[in-house]
Amino acid sequence: MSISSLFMKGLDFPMQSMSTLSGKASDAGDGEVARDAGEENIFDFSSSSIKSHRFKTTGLRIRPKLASAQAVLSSKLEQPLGTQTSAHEEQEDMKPEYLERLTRSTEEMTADKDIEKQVMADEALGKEDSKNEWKGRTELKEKLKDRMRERLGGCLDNDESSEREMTDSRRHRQRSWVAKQRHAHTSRDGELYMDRGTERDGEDQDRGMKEFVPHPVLSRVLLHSSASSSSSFNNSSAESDEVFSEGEDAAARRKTMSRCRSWRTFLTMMQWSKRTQSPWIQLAGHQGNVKLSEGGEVLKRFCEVENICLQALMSDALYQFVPQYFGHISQDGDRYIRLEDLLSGLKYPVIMDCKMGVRTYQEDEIIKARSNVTMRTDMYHKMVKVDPAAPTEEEHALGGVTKLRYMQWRDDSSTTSTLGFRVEGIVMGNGKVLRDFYKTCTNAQVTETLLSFTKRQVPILKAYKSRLQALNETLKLSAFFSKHEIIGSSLLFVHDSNNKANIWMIDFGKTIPTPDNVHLKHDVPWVEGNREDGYLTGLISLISLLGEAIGQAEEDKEPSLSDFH
Ligand SMILES: O=P(O)(O)O[C@H]1[C@H](O)[C@@H](OP(=O)(O)O)[C@H](OP(=O)(O)O)[C@@H](OP(=O)(O)O)[C@H]1O
Ligand SMILES: Nc1ncnc2c1ncn2[C@@H]1O[C@H](COP(=O)(O)OP(=O)(O)O)[C@@H](O)[C@H]1O
Repeated sequence: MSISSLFMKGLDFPMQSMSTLSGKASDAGDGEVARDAGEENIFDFSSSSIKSHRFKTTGLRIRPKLASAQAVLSSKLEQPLGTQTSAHEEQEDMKPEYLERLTRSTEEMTADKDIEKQVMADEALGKEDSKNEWKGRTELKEKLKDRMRERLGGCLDNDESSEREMTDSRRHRQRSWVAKQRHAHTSRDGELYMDRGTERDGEDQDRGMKEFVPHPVLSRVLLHSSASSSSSFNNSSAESDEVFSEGEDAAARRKTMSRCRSWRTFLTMMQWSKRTQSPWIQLAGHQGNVKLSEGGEVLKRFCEVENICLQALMSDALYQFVPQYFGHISQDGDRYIRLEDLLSGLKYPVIMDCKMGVRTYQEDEIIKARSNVTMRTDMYHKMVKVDPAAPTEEEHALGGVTKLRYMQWRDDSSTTSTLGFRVEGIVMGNGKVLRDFYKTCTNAQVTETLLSFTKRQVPILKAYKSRLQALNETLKLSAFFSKHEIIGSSLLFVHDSNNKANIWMIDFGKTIPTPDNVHLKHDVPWVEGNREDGYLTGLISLISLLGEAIGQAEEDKEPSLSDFH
């Protein structure tokens, strides 16, 4: 699959500069929002944290992300599936076992209470069986909580109060959701609206929200975000500050927020409403492949191969490196894979897509090319645009190249064949899209790209390096990695103006299981037939070049003689 779209979140970008990464460069203006990252290292992607499968201090899932991700997760946990989509959307199966477990968790909580009572009664009678059942359930609950903590990047870590808050909030949300359902109705266009009567149900709770209710998107968001109501306002300031506009005065913000039933509801509403109403442009690649849903999920055009991979990844050691997969959906006659939005909660995100591996085509492509020589004029033109001398005389005469020829040329003329990865595109914090990396071929050029992408911010460079080292460790434990040939997959680097950074594995459309007799090493040269993908080759190169970039950025920071004059 091509790196077709990189879309930005509406909340954080000027509308005109929202863009997708992949495709022709946009005409974004200047005036990039550049901020120096603080020196403190807020990231911890060390292998020890990976081994424990927890990211206690990662800066990755910043708190607004918690609100958003929690709401998304909660809506999966507690709302009947059919209500998560508009009427014309058809919810399809969500096969992974863990998702089923998550949806069961609310019932389990109620059941837990009953068992708890039973245990107490039985204890008096000295019965052991129900004690054991209770213990088993408690362990299961702990496991589920751990999983949620991990998915939320440690946002819940070491925070008993937020755990309690979440449990209380779940109960509250469930009650509140049931109440709201009685009053929600669906309009002809499939949008959910709230009856004014609903407000009477929980007058105090909803008073602050009335002004937002009439908006169709917001009312839908509100319905979802009853999911996130109970937390205390005190915890919120750090988070809220991140989503309000810079110029807005703090007292006014708090006043606005205190009018709301809860800061989290408000936060979610703001994020989702702004994002869902914002346009995003897919510049090239597979047009229409990726889009944002109204609920804040990423919808990617359905691909069976990718769907199977994502399902498998959800129960693999690598799951913490891939977006959460929510199953798939049919919408307006098209099928989409539902994914967590990796940009959610990031402020002025800066994004880089690196396509991994020493080749970007499957071996099948070679076989196809032998039997069916289809000339692609579009690929010929793309080739000529970059290098008019690249096509052979014959190709010039035909005005076309085969897909294999084009893909091989792309791999050989970039760093794919040599370093095992290539930079496909970058979106800077102001929405400016950079895609012209065709001539980025040497180590020095890639290092320079990493430096400008991060604006030479050492903490960000270090966070990226640490995350990749953690990925490297995790790949060794991954059953998925040992059994798959990973072609055309990308690492999505994201950081923002709040010093948050992370890297995710995306795009598994050309990732296929290896035959039983093939055991890939992922770091040896590819020759036709050995199926090697060079994924680790690329990862090691990236780690090493990030190290080089860190060295250079630190050198730049060392005081020179002129600083003392
Ligand atoms: O990136 P540019 O140079 O534009 O070339 C693209 C990428 O190689 C795509 O691979 P990927 O998806 O791995 O990025 C490939 O898609 P597929 O190989 O997935 O089909 C496209 O083939 P076509 O979709 O046939 O045009 C090809 O045009
Ligand atoms: N879960 C996600 N969250 C945020 N952005 C995403 C997500 N998945 C994909 N994207 C964006 O969409 C672009 C294309 O995604 P990808 O999966 O590579 O699609 P394709 O198969 O069309 O190349 C990526 O470069 C990335 O910017």
